[in-house]
Amino acid sequence: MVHNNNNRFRFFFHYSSLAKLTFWSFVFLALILVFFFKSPSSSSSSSSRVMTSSRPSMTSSLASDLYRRSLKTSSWGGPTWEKRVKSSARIRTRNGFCVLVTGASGFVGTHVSVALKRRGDGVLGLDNFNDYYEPSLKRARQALLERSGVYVVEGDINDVALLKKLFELVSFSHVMHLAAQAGVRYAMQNPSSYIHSNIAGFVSLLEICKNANPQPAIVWASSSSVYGLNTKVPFSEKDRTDQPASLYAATKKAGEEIAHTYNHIYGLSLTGLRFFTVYGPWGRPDMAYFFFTKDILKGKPIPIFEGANHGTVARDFTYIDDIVKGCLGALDTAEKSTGSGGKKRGPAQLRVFNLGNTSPVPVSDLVSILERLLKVKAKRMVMKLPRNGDVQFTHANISLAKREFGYKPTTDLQTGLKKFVRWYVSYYGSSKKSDQ
Ligand SMILES: O=C(O)[C@H]1O[C@H](OP(=O)(O)OP(=O)(O)OC[C@H]2O[C@@H](n3ccc(=O)[nH]c3=O)[C@H](O)[C@@H]2O)[C@H](O)[C@@H](O)[C@H]1O
Repeated sequence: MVHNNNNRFRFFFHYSSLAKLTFWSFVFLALILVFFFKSPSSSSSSSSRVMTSSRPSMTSSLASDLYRRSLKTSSWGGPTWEKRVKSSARIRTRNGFCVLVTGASGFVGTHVSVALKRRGDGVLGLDNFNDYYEPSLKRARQALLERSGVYVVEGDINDVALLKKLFELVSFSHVMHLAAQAGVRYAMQNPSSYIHSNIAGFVSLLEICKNANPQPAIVWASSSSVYGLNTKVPFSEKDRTDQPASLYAATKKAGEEIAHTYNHIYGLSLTGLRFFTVYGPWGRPDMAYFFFTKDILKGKPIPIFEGANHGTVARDFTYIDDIVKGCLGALDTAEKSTGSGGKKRGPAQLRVFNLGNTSPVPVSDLVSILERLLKVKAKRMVMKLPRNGDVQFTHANISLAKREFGYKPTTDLQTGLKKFVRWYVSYYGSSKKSDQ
């Protein structure tokens, strides 16, 4: 009897704890569901995101909301999406690469993606379509990429869940990392966006790459601005880069040091490219040559900077097609990463190259060329070079890139701007009426 009672007691006790456990499991599950549906989704720079297959982390979502301005709703995940991702990344030539291009709907990203796709590489784009400059231009570039067979995933490089998913779906041999917060002067208005994209975003991408198996080789966009207050010209990769003149420059310099760390610890193959004031069709509206064109056509005055004692301000303007050749050359000569799954197995390649034009042109000459091409006289407003990040002069020594992968720019500013103006007029239609 006692035995029986004990059994009943045990059974009852067991039954009641099971019921309690089930009850609390339901409560817990319900709480998770409430949290999921009530929380602001997205860890991309999009303000909201419809998730269909996996969730991004809350922390990155909050971070992106803090650092980015409003963006459109976007979605990722699901069987159709996965199919598009895989199809875009499929290699269509022998010994072709499989490349993830971040910032694919950006200026350089679009041109590089099209060039890679054209030669048969598998290319998958990633872009957060933020509104630093007109998102409609990024959408137009995206349409161009679609026509070339490149699918651009909408998402941010800080979105760990998304990056993980992409690396699960595709075994990337290379990453062309071009996503960044650009612009030297805007850094004074929105410093956090530089930290978010150029530092946190870069680290987030490197973390995924280091854990990938195989690890991809990474080529990424540094900047001529790392030379900062360096006065020795032309700028050589051996020159000092410890005096950045803007937060933008400082974040790019930080990127170079971060690259060193990931190369050293995890065996990631990393190549940084120091771009020198890249211009051309489909360019960035925040850059001087672009908004000078717009304002000259509108009859608006354009601010032309000059140094102390009327010193010339000049840039080593580099045409986009030359930059694309440099990017492909860097990808083609990038050695494999040596680690896998987060472990280093041996030393890996670590490089940095100047990609410039080697012939600086004064900004006032840039304006004269535009006047001739547009057949409109500019309203010049000469003013002192502001102390907000600008440097007076840039000039690239490109012998290292020449030696390593035959980099040889062939487009002078006059020729390049002619192509830009032709594109500008065709894109904006009757440009004098354009409100862009
Ligand atoms: O090589 C880089 O690493 C950087 O290149 C580019 O920076 P910058 O070389 O400063 O280009 P950009 O703003 O077009 O000014 C061009 C010239 O016009 C002068 N300038 C500018 C504005 C103005 O109102 N007046 C003027 O005279 C100005 O003083 C300068 O001399 C990219 O934007 C940057 O993201 C980064 O990639």
